[in-house]
Amino acid sequence: MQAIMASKLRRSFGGRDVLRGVDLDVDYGVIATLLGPNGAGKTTLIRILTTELMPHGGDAYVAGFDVVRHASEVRRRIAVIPQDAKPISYMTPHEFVYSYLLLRGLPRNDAGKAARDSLEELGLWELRNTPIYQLSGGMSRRVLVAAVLASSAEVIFLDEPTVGLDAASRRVVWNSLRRYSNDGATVFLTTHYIDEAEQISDVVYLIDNGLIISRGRPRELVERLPGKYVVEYPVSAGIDSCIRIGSSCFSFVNSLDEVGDGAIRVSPKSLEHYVLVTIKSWGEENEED
Ligand SMILES: Nc1ncnc2c1ncn2[C@@H]1O[C@H](COP(=O)(O)OP(=O)(O)OP(=O)(O)O)[C@@H](O)[C@H]1O
Repeated sequence: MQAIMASKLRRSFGGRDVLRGVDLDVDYGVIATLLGPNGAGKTTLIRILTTELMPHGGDAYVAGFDVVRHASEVRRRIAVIPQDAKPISYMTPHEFVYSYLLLRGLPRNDAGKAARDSLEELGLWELRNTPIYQLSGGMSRRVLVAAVLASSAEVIFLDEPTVGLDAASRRVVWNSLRRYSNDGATVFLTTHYIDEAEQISDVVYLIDNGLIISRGRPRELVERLPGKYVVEYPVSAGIDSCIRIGSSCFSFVNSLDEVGDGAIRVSPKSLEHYVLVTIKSWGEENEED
């Protein structure tokens, strides 16, 4: 049995197709990342898989249960951090995590121990009795992660869990997610940080315009690019300057440092290059958003 399975999943809003037949199969014990440009359908897919939104077609199973016909069975087995979620600000981290676990049905003793372990793991134990409104944005985001990781849910969904976190905090969260998946659970997350996806994912799903367009281990995806290296040309001026990767022209090269007179920079291929080549519109404004 797989942790997440979707077949030909469809959803539209106001007659516009947002998910156009998504196929997905995610194993247990992995960190799976959904990458895609703004408006690609990531949040819509997560909302369907977490039983918050009805699909208009296709099937989806989470932890072996149909998200439509057996939604309450699914809910018992998952934990979710929705996009833009915030913990309740007048609570303390300990109150928030502990009460979240009680509401999930854990006995008091188990909830107390799990809350403590998770707050310690996320580096929040010292701050456990500080009201959340006194914490920084990054700290309160970590409180949410502590809550879902304390849940022992079979599958956890995190919609952009590391937004606004500094580099050290991101690593704390990555380590915790890795520990959680090593224990056999599945972590399914979205992120706009391609370096994050490359570093922590066992498997990456690329979604564009409502369809999964590729899937694989980050290294496997990168290996699909022709050649071994990406050559980056430093350009001195001109808003129209760009580098070519395959047949695509990327103007972000303007932000590169000069390497030197006539010098070129040669770097190993990265997931970012793969994504840029595969999704040509990545980084452009999405008018419909
Ligand atoms: N409730 C809604 N009503 C109408 N349109 C919606 C609704 N929810 C999402 N959409 C539209 O569906 C498309 C996909 O949105 P979604 O939030 O799933 O994208 P996303 O990939 O998560 O984007 P982002 O990276 O910006 O978070 C967008 O064009 C959005 O405007």
